[in-house]
Amino acid sequence: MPASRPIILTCGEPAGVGPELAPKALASGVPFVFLGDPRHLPEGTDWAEVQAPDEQVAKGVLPVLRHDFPAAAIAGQPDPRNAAAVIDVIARAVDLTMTGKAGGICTLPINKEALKTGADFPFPGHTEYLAHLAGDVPVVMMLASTTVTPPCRVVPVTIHVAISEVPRLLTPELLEKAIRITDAAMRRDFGLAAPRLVVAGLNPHAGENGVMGDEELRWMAPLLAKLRAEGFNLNGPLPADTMFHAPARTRYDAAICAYHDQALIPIKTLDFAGGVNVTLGLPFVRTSPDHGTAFDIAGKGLADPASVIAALRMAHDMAEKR
Ligand SMILES: NC(=O)C1=CN([C@@H]2O[C@H](COP(=O)(O)OP(=O)(O)OC[C@H]3O[C@@H](n4cnc5c(N)ncnc54)[C@H](O)[C@@H]3O)[C@@H](O)[C@H]2O)C=CC1
Ligand SMILES: NCC(=O)COP(=O)(O)O
Repeated sequence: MPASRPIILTCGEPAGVGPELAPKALASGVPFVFLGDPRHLPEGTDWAEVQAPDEQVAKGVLPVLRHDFPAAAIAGQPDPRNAAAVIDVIARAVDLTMTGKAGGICTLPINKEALKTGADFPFPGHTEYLAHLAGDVPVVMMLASTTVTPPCRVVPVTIHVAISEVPRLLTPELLEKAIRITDAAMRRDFGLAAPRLVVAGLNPHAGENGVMGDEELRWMAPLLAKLRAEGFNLNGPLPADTMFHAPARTRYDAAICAYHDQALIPIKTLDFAGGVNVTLGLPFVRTSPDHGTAFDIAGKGLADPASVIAALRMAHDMAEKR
């Protein structure tokens, strides 16, 4: 592994599985530093405080950039007093990265409800908050497999919104933005010279020529035709139920989907352990494991570190490419 600027691993929700995954993530071989409160690490963790991300510690020891929280953590029970500090840690990681002191950010999971309740967090998740911190830049969320062939990479155009809101929020402008950002990121961060994208329809059977909904005929197909004429390698709108099996995945590099579950069910079914969430469009690298805070198993030593390890490796590779 070449020497490079370390990745900042943000602590996320201290009552979730994040902090117990941090020491296990040393197995990634990626240089990283944990940003959080060392009191939240599992008892017996071999850690050392550092003053800057690139300060060296002994092999096998977790480097910790200290960020003191108001309260200790009880597994599975988020403390509202800690909510603001969870948010501050993300902002501090962005600052360290944007000022060149770190190579990128890998975020351990936050609990959206805990941040809303404890600190009135006005964003649905990291993705939107990071876009805001970067200067309100347009971004999209991608989830990418790392252990299945052909790979499964998905982008939900609408993200954390009620399903009843999807038809209203899924607009030609939003879909076009997602296509442009994904195409650019596939070239820049995934090394694909000519990315092949597919777009899922909104309705069953992609509307079946208008008999099951007309979004596909009315505006999706014309938008894709316009973008194809510009040179995008685009197929769709496709019926979502038949575009994720292995032979179908050989025909594209990333799938743009209408809504959260249309995109995330296939990737989490195919590669829950190796799935990585990556924000495309930011001026810095950000990845995350695909899973959440897993309160049901937090503190029990059961959490699988595979997704965090994959996320750190992807952040490292992306940072090297930039
Ligand atoms: N990037 C982020 O910050 C993310 C945050 N979340 C948040 O996490 C919270 C809980 O979300 P859920 O939908 O319950 O999903 P979850 O991923 O936390 O848990 C779903 C199931 O997967 C299991 N699981 C999760 N991670 C695991 C691991 N590393 N090893 C073994 N088993 C694991 C859990 O035990 C649970 O049974 C919510 O507040 C959600 O918004 C969810 C996804 C990503
Ligand atoms: N379901 C994916 C998820 O919740 C990740 O959101 P984010 O915190 O990375 O924006």
